[in-house]
Amino acid sequence: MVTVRVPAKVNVQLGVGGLRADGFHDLANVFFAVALFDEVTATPAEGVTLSCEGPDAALVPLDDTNLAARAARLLAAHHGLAEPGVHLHITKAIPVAGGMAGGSADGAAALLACDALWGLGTPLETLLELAAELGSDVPFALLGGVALGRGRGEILESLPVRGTFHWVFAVADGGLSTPAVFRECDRLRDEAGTGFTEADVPTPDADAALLAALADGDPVALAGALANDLQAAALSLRPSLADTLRAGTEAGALAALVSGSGPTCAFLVKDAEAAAAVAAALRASGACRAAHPTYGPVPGAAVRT
Ligand SMILES: C[C@](O)(CO)[C@H](O)COP(=O)(O)OP(=O)(O)OC[C@H]1O[C@@H](n2ccc(N)nc2=O)[C@H](O)[C@@H]1O
Ligand SMILES: Nc1ncnc2c1ncn2[C@@H]1O[C@H](COP(=O)(O)OP(=O)(O)OP(=O)(O)O)[C@@H](O)[C@H]1O
Repeated sequence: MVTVRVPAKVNVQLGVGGLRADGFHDLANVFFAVALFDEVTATPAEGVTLSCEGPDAALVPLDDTNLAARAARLLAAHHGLAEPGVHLHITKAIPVAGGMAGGSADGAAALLACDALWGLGTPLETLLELAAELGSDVPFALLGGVALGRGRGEILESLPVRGTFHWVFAVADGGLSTPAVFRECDRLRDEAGTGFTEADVPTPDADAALLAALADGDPVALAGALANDLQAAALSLRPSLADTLRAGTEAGALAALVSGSGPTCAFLVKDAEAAAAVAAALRASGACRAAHPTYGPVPGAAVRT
């Protein structure tokens, strides 16, 4: 039996370029791994089977579309294993369809767990390539820490970061579909007359002030540099998120932004005490389903010993 623990992410910068011919967008995507973890436990079995526990378990598909099952089959195929055998049990704490890469995390965790269970010893470089086949957010879940993702987010470069930053995540009722949020971003840009294809939208770049704030461990500077080009689209599809963002700011957060494609909202705070206070205020406001104080960066997917 092998258990892998894997973190959620927030995007501290999500610069979105134009729509590419392949349906993806070029990104300047600064991923930041936070201490909100799923666990994937792999045990020997016949075929690939799944189970899931946690508050959102009913929302997780237990068929071949699950990213953990897809990861197991992809790894097996890569090694020419004709009949992969594994049961994957997911202990889910990352919100489902919440913009925190929960499914991607499980895909990354399953790659590592199956690799260990089957004794394959696949090099990290190969696991990262397989992860990119599963989805744009999956490679980062293997890496963790803070990293700049280029291309569709899969070409990663780890970034220097000092110390620990404190966060609160406000979980919404109901998820948002990532492709729908990207489509809404394109629609809003088109409506604004700025265009939305690669020909119209410049390729985004990482913000120097943001990178410096991370390297300096300066939460106030990071608060001033947080940016998410998908936020307007998430708010357009879910206008009530404006109330959630406001509730956290009024409670004393340094900054508020939508996490990735949403609808989870992320609040950067100055320390652990502020995180507890902002989380309590968010719960009391009724502007979210749950509020989790946490911190980061934390390492990527790893086998629990
Ligand atoms: C919003 C983010 O979470 C930020 O980290 C990611 O960009 C989304 O990554 P993901 O969920 O792993 O997405 P994928 O499974 O690779 O792609 C799902 C869909 O999202 C859209 N998509 C995704 C990534 C990207 N760079 N451009 C896109 O337009 C596409 O419609 C794609 O078909
Ligand atoms: N292991 C999994 N856990 C959760 N959802 C999964 C999983 N595998 C597949 N899915 C499907 O993927 C959809 C998106 O779920 P996920 O939790 O990954 O969204 P997300 O966190 O918004 O993604 P991202 O931040 O990477 O865009 C779910 O609605 C579900 O149908």
